[in-house]
Amino acid sequence: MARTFFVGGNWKCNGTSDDVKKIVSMLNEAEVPPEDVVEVVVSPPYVFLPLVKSLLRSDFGVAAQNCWVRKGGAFTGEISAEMLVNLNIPWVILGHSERRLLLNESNEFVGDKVAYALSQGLKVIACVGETLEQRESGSTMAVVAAQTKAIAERVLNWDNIVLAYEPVWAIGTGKVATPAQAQEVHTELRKWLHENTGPEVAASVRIIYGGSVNGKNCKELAAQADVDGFLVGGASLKPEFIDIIKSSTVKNNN
Ligand SMILES: O=C(CO)COP(=O)(O)O
Repeated sequence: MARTFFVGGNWKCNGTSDDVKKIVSMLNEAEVPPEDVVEVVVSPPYVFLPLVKSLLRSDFGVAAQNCWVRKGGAFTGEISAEMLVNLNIPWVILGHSERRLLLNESNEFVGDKVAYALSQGLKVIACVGETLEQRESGSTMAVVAAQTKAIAERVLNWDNIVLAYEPVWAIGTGKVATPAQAQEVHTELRKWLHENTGPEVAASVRIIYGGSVNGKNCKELAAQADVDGFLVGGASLKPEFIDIIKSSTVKNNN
């Protein structure tokens, strides 16, 4: 089953409205492969979502970086899935390691968020990934399987989920996983999905890689059979994001 390459730009907690306008102009002017070759989604901070939505080319999608676990209400400082739907924001990133680790979001809490966001009609970029200590102690697969299991236990339909493998040791460190390291975990994750959610889900879910992806290392990573795209942090704020989007054409040469 064809899995359309997916490139997400996670802008994290960066930028001013002027910066946002500059990045959006850069994206709007870029020539990129068509939508059947690559799906592009950018994720600005909440406060800039309406601005980006109003300015961004229509063939690129927009994602929030988080949302509340259940229906909105008396939850000061939170943004609900319903609000994102109300603003026509189709995507949300959930379970990013910066939230798991800095804000103590547990596997179960992330699983609940994914299930609730999907139930409201959002599409979800769900993040999993191990720390350096976990990798060095040989528990990478156990960690990402437990994170994925907490989602699988709460979700029956995976059509609107993109799974992002983001090893924590590679995020913002300049220390990218080698293509072989990425491919190894992606294969294992697909195998896990095959065993636990069935062959159709395993064949169709896009598993994307995140962690120090840049304009130079993207092609070799994109060439890996089970790497279906990227979730890009730092480089998504720069012109090289366009090169990363273009690395999708590596798949079309197969
Ligand atoms: O966390 C990431 C994307 O969600 C990756 O960040 P960097 O690309 O800056 O390493």
